[in-house]
Amino acid sequence: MTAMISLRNIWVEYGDKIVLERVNLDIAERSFVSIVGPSGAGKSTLLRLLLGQEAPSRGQILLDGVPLKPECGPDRGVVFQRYSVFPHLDARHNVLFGLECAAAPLTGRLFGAARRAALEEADAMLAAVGLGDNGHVFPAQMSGGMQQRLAIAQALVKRPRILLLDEPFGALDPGIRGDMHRLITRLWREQALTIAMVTHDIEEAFALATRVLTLDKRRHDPHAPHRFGATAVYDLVLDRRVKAEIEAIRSITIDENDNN
Ligand SMILES: Nc1ncnc2c1ncn2[C@@H]1O[C@H](COP(=O)(O)OP(=O)(O)OP(=O)(O)O)[C@@H](O)[C@H]1O
Repeated sequence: MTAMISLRNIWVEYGDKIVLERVNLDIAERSFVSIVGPSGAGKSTLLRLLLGQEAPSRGQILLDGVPLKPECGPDRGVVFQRYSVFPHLDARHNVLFGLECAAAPLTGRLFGAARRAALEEADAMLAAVGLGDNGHVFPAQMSGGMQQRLAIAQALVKRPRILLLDEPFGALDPGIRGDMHRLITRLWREQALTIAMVTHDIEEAFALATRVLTLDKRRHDPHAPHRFGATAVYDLVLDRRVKAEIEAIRSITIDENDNN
């Protein structure tokens, strides 16, 4: 496997509190990695490292073999569980804003033909996430699922190679989650994305990903819980055969439950 992203002996410490220790990880291009683990294990911290929002205390992160810049570049997009979109902008201008900031970082505005081209791109992105008819709708007038579609459009319009998802579907109803799973799977394939997604939903982690990574502490000191950090304790690659086996076990379990 040629790694797109490599984490080499990553540590994250805040004062004497160790959050992550000895994290070594290679992530292949176009993979879909789910990150699971107990609350406080450092899952969001790991995403912030990949985003460039935070630097490790020790170790090195490489992107295409080159040290990752300590800032969020256009090659990385992110979607959080909530509050990713701007409430004072309609859907179209929420998506346009990302393009304007990338093209005109000082003014945040595009004019003339450049603005018209950016609006066309924004409309195409809204259509791709199923919000083609909602360009003039404001976030407050949208359901949770629609807001997350908008957040995804906002992240993807800048054509990132890497999409980071921090519990993106955690606040949604189960039915809408299913729709969002289909959407993100389609966009991952169509746009050749590499995705890292934090989730608390194990079923979601296995259903969507090509690899499931579990972060947890290997060592515990009950008298000083901050003394040891979490690391990747399980790392399961889900090829087609493993996915088929999981699906077979799930269908047996569902049948058994139906018969009881
Ligand atoms: N700036 C900071 N200063 C001190 N501690 C921090 C800081 N940021 C995060 N932490 C701590 O790092 C640990 C990991 O936090 P993180 O949010 O990454 O965990 P998580 O696995 O995503 O948790 P959850 O599943 O509850 O969202 C927590 O104990 C948190 O309090």
